[in-house]
Amino acid sequence: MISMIKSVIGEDAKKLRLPILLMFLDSVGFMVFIGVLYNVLMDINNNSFSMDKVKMYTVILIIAFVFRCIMVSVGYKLNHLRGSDIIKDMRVSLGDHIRSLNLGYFNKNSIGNLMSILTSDVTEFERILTHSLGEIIKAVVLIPYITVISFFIDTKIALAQLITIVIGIPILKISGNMAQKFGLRKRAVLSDVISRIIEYINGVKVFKAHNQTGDKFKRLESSFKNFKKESIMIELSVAPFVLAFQILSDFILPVVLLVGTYTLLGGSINEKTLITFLIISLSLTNILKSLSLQYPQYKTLKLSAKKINDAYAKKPLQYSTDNVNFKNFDIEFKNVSFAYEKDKQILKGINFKAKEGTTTALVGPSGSGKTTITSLIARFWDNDSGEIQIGGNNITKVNPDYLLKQMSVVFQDVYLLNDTVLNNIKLGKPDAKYEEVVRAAKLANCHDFIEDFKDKYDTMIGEGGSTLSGGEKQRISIARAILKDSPIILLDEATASLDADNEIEIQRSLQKLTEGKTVIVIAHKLNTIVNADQIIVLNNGEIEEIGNHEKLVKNKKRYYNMYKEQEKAKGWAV
Ligand SMILES: Nc1ncnc2c1ncn2[C@@H]1O[C@H](COP(=O)(O)OP(=O)(O)OP(=O)(O)O)[C@@H](O)[C@H]1O
Repeated sequence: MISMIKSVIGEDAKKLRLPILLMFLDSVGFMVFIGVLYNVLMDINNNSFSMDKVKMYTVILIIAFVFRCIMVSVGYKLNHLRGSDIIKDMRVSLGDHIRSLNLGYFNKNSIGNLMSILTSDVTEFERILTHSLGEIIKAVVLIPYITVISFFIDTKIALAQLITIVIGIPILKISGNMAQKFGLRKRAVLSDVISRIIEYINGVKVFKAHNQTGDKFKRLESSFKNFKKESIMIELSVAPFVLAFQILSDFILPVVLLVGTYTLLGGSINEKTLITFLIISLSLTNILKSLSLQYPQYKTLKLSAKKINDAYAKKPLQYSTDNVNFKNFDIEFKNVSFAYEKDKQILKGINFKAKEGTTTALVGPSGSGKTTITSLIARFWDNDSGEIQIGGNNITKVNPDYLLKQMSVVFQDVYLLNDTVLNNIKLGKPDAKYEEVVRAAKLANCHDFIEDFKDKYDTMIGEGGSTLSGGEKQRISIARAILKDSPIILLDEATASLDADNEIEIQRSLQKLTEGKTVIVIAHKLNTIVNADQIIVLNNGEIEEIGNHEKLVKNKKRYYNMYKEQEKAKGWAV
């Protein structure tokens, strides 16, 4: 158990040494009680129980009592404090570790699974560390001790006692196996419940629009029902074995009484020894009963430990040097290929160079790989072959934090935090002064609408930006990027769902953002990129055409056709 705890919390396990030692010493104090009791009975038996001995035992018992009080209160308090501290650090380090993984990990693990690791599994661990550890240590120390003492007093009765315990071991093991088996199922269902809740909350607008709140709620409800079923199943499957073990533990006393009486009648022990055994049996029964409750929990802890360890085992983004300063911000793709999943190639041998300070537009049909190209530049994913360079440096060799500092990513789906407007913009530069934020907001054309809010820059934005319009959210995210002022801008142009006024405002904001920067823009409306220095036409993960607007129009291939279609749709002539 200690090695399992160590495998999860590592060096922090050392912090538990002192509380474990104190709890062990408390068990020693408990043994003193039994020892004194035994001696008193022996003295009575030998007619040597004198007033002096009463005094001596009383002093020993008082000392043992005070000692135990100190050990228990300090040990349990330290165990709670240090356990909670370790778990707090573990939550932070696990969160940091997960943050440092590439997006492939998130692709393979549902949000529900990640949430259940960070909440339920870690909490399970916390509960064992802060509540059960002491009980388990007591059982592990006291059961062998009491058994050995029993053998010293009388072999026959001790053997009867031991046999009863040994019969219980398989029952205890089954309770642990059941807890593990159904615990696994319950965890899978819990991940599903969390996923469904997130899906329902995030999608409630869409479900309402399609009149599916009822149907979708049924899906959520059915996962709640499953969870309830699994929770009952785990109780029903574990509880009978725990109960059986507890009943068997209660049998120790009658067994000892029976064997003890026969032994007494045989004359090999006296009444006092029998009474001593009865007291020992009562203590043993209590310890075994407590163990029967802790053991299944310990077994389910193993599942939590495995999930936490699996998450830790995933390697964070690798890099080889912290000493890189990009000399320029040219972005170059050299024969880059990439697949999200094996055997489904998404990018195939991509070659292009985006010179510093220029704008490169990515166009092409849906699914052609435009977003994937920008994701590879930000190392949200790593390319499988070829090389992506910035300023002549392979980006996989560069510290990902440094890399991300050099770029602002403006997505179509803007996510705003449930925080003030000010703090949402400051996300681009956490130490920015108020004036800098206002300046960025003015450049992004959002100052005016922010000033119209009751609390201006201190206005709280609902989670995900739910209290703002699509255009307002876009402009706040552009203000963020302007404030960050990074030399590279990765832009997923989000003009599709905006009205004409908003679109003009956003185009103006984007112009301010992109001036003088190396820009990679995913363009949906071709009239916005006619002035781009370079346009890359992608199809099915390959570059089909590359050049500026005039060149591609002259080519009369895919770009020309796309452009003509879009112009026709607007009623303009090429
Ligand atoms: N996380 C992912 N896991 C697996 N496949 C993915 C993932 N993201 C994208 N894909 C697949 O990769 C291909 C390219 O997707 P990508 O988003 O790069 O296309 P796109 O050109 O940006 O499309 P759109 O214009 O519709 O946004 C698609 O077939 C898509 O289904």
